[in-house]
Amino acid sequence: MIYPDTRTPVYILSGFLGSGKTTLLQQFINYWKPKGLRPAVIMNEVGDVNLDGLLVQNEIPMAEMLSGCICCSIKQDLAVEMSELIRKEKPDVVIIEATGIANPMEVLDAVAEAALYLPLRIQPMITVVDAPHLLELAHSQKGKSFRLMQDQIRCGSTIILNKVDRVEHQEQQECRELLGRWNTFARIVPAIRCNVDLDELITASSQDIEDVKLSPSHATGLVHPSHEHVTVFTYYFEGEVDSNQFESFIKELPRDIYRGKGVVNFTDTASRFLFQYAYRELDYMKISPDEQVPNVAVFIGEHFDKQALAKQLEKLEIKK
Ligand SMILES: Nc1nc2c(ncn2[C@@H]2O[C@H](COP(=O)(O)OP(=O)(O)OP(=O)(O)O)[C@@H](O)[C@H]2O)c(=O)[nH]1
Repeated sequence: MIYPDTRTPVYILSGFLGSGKTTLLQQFINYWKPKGLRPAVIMNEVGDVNLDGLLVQNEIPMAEMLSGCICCSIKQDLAVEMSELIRKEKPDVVIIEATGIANPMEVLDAVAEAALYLPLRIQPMITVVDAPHLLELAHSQKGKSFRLMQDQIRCGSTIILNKVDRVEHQEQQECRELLGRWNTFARIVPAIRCNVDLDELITASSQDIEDVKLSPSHATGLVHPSHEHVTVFTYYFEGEVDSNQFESFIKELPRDIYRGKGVVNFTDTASRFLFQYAYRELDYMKISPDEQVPNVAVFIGEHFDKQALAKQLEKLEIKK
């Protein structure tokens, strides 16, 4: 007799800072909801505010794991968060958005540990890659970010080569070759805004993680993560900011700041905006959050000067 599989499927979204994980998460939610399925989200952020959560519909149950990375400092908390979420919300599917600096094997390890106590069906990992950023890191071939991105790529069973709108056709080919070299088993799906065929993606990744073939490079030498090279800086605005000055400030951010996001009030408009800065591209979105959200900016990068940044941000503010 075959018993129905009642375990809750768990999807892990991996990928470097700003690659498009939240964008993919939104696609998943929009895919499952009309099918009558109830997804729940575990959102992990290294900073102490969950700005990505603002992009997810309010009715989606969400556990926030802030101020640390589930691959190391708050790894132990994952099982507790997951069990709470499953007990309270009884979701049909759980989706975990790891931080952009997470070592994917350690995240997998944390989920596998949770699966010892909870009926979970761990789905093969999906890695989102920012095409232009991949090219830049691959050309420089150095730094911990390069190695981390490589590890994230090696662990993906499906790799979404995202932001192909920002590379030439020839460069997209170069990206595919690189990905194919670093991970010989993964399916590579090029995308703009993670707009992929989710039916196909889910079917292709419906085997259990036990069946997943990992790239040979995978079995060797993935060292325990250290995030010492990563700098996270959070700044709370007290006043409004001039939008032109803000844009100039963003344009001149040092290259070792990979990611910025936050909520700002501009002097020249009544609305509040969520800004997103990822690999030198700035996006804004009008927001009107239901809950209290401070005006705040979070920057993530490698060894940048927090004090210098704080001074610049202070100068931008027009205090009453
Ligand atoms: N040009 C372009 N921008 C994109 C694409 N996909 C996502 N973005 C933008 O890239 C930025 C980062 O996207 P997110 O989905 O928040 O990335 P993330 O991986 O969740 O970021 P972190 O969680 O902070 O690591 C946002 O401003 C997105 O709108 C794409 O295909 N092309």
